[in-house]
Amino acid sequence: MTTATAELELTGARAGYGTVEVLHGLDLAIPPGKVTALLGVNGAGKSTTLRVLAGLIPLRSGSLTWRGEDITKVSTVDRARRGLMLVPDERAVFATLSVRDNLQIIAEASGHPDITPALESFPRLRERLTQRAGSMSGGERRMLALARALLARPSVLMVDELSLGLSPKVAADLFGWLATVASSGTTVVLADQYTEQALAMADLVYVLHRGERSFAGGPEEFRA
Ligand SMILES: Nc1ncnc2c1ncn2[C@@H]1O[C@H](COP(=O)(O)OP(=O)(O)OP(=O)(O)O)[C@@H](O)[C@H]1O
Repeated sequence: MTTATAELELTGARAGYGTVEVLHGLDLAIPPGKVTALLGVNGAGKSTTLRVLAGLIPLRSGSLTWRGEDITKVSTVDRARRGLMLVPDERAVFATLSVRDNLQIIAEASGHPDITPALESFPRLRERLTQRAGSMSGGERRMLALARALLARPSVLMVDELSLGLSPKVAADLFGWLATVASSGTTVVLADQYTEQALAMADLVYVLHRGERSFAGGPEEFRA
């Protein structure tokens, strides 16, 4: 894939924490309007890769482009303005605020103050509008975090371990919701363990192993 056609292109990415390097020269090309799954065991570097894409940790070397524009040095906030949204985990909500305020803040910041689309996607949130986000179940908080990301009208929605800690039923519902978002043309990047649900919705699969890419291809090729 050339730079011109990739939504995001990471080249020779090295990144880590303190003295530890976690990504050792990773190359990824995320195609627009498709679902890309980053798979790997615990500690492979999936979350670190998403943090690099969102700008939460800097690249030590290498580069990142978004739609051909070099955004290697662009801040997290300015990446969010370009629509790069990371849903890290269930803690990614304001625990002391109500569900309504959690949604309203993001909706207003994105210039589209109507929270109705989020409530239509997740009717359960409508029943809990006045509840403090911190008192909701893990699955409900995950819904809230996803709903907030949706209200920001992402160009790229990055989701870290969607099913972590959720019942199979709730996880299936959330994967179903994500498939709908993807089918509307939003680029989706999903980091997960080797789950069937992630594979089932992926157009492209990258496998990370100890901070390096050990596979790139379609889900059928991966299964084979
Ligand atoms: N904030 C941090 N500070 C120091 N080391 C970290 C930090 N976050 C992750 N690491 C280390 O970086 C390596 C990669 O972690 P990362 O979370 O990216 O892997 P992962 O593939 O997402 O794993 P998991 O599936 O367990 O979330 C691990 O060795 C981890 O201990």
